[in-house]
Amino acid sequence: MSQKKSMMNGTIVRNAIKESFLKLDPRVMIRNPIMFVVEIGFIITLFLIFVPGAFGGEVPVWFNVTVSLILLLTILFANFAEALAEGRGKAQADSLKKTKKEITANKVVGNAIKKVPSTELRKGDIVVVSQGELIPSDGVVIEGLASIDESAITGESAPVIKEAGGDFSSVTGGTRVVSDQIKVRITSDPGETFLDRMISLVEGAKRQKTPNEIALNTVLISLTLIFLIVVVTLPFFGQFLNIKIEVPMLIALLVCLIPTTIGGLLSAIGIAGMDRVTQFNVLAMSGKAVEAAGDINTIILDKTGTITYGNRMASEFIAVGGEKEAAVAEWAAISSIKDETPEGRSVLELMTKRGFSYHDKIAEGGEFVEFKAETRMSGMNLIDGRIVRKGAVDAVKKWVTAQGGNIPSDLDTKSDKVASAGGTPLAVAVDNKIYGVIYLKDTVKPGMRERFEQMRQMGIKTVMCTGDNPLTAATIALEAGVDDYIAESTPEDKIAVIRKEQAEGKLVAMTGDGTNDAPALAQADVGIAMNSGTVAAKEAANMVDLDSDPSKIIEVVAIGKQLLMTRGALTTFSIANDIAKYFAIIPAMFMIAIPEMSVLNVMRLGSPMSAIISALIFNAIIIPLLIPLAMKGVAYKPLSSSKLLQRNLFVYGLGGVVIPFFGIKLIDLVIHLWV
Ligand SMILES: Nc1ncnc2c1ncn2[C@@H]1O[C@H](COP(=O)(O)OP(=O)(O)OP(=O)(O)O)[C@@H](O)[C@H]1O
Ligand SMILES: [K+]
Ligand SMILES: [Mg+2]
Repeated sequence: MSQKKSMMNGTIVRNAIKESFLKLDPRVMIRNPIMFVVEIGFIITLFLIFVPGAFGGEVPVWFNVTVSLILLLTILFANFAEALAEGRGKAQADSLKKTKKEITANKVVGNAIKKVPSTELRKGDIVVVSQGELIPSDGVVIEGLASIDESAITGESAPVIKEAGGDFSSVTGGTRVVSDQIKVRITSDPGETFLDRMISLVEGAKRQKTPNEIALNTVLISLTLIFLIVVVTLPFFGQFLNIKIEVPMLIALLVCLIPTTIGGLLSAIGIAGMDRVTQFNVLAMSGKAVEAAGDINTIILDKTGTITYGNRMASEFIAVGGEKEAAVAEWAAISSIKDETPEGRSVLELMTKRGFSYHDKIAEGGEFVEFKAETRMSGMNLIDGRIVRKGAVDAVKKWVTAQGGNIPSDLDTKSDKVASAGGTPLAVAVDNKIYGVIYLKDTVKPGMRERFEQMRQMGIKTVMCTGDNPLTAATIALEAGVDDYIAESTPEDKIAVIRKEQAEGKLVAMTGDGTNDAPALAQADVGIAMNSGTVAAKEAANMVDLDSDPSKIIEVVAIGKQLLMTRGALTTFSIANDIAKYFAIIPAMFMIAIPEMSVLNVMRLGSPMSAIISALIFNAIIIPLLIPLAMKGVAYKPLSSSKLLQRNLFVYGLGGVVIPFFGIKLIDLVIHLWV
């Protein structure tokens, strides 16, 4: 998105400060029960400032003033963390809303074109968009080809080509046609467009707590309840021992013991995690999808366009069975006359480049048979009855054999040679005769091997699923370094692989862009559709990559893992903090009544009052100190989940025990000058 850089500017901070006070409203606070308990503590100490003897206590007024102020700050800090995390999304939503102004659309009504506001467009309407105009709503190109500036949505200024048919036909409302003219069939009703969904997503309007977050919250609330019961029963034990325990002391103890650090940062961690994905130009439809990405065991990738560049270009015509190269070129071209796929167009280009041609009357009136992943062939049914096909070698072989044809003896050696080089061989046939092979060249993207190595270190298995033949698949799989591959796979095979992994209790991620990927994208736990892809793919997936870079799935998994790790690390830290606070507060509370208890004052804190105030101050300021970590996420290394867990438990657990001892001691040294 275009606002990447200015995300932490003054406006966001100022708004967050304002929001921190607005969120003090108890009706808002109650959604975060831990901080709500702190708020009640604040209200009680505030009341005690004015009615000091209310509970029969003898605490000096300044102590009540100090405690209530620190409690207020504790709540404000937690609110600030959440507001800050929300702020980035809101700023982004505001700038997206500017993109979403009303556009005048050229709607096709019968034979005429009528100007209507974009808000009146419904699913199924047809509009014409010309050079310089904005596309009024989401849709599919049904006629023509245009280059489109999608920077309003993707922040990427290089225009992309959209054209009728195939996997690059979907257009997004709010983007601009920079050249040519297209006819578009609208696919969204008002309020349900991609831009609408994007705005409500970044605004957090649809943000729901994820199952993980709910589970953690339940644990934290239970802990809070337990501490509440302990603290409430303390005065009775006190009475028994003839010790009077003051109410503000109990409140201070309670607030220190309940997990306020994680309670204050939990929602910020979740929002910031989703935000990191968004900053990365990936739209996650839910926080759950981002978390699931962090737990992924298996990633299914397709070969063409994900692992390889995917601009498979015809680079050679290879004759078989004693045929001429010219004949291969001619029939290959005839089968491709109406084939709008990049492969099909490249066949015609190669034919021209090589100086071959075909009889232009031959295809007249013929019926085009488009490429399908199921048949793995495309071609023409000529008016004279001849049937021309090109396609995957095994598919064409089967087709020819079924008609009683013979397979030329040199077909396999020649097509295997192409496949062993990582290329895709397409056989060309007319009726029961195979003429030769088209060599489609493709290249593995640089750096894939390192990425897959990282995945392996994270304990993630990578499986390449391709419609291509086993030999090409094996060559590319070896070159790219994936763990496993499945060749000649149909869309059903992809779903079957996903289901099989899921049945073993694994979480599966996959990327895809075609309509034939849609069912598998829906079946996967994390499905990332390419923004360049079809509407069906985008609707089935739970994430959309605006940059249409399928290999980004690797970073999305890393961000998901980082989110889970950050939450775990800060929870560990928060709970480990309690130990130091026990040592600070418990002796202090009893020392007031029984001076002999001072042997328990291992931290040698100045006075009982300064001990309690120091612990409370530490408890409050640790929240803003950890905001940067909550927002940025803990440092991330590609390790397996269990190794990471061990490492984090050690670092944040030990840190959580040790740091507050120093922190509280330091604060006490300073404030003991007054207290
Ligand atoms: N336009 C086309 N006409 C005829 N055959 C094609 C065409 N495009 C691809 N094929 C053949 O069909 C096979 C399957 O294509 P498909 O697009 O399903 O898979 P793929 O692109 O090879 O693999 P991936 O799943 O990695 O994208 C290809 O390997 C190729 O042999
Ligand atoms: K606490
Ligand atoms: Mg493909």
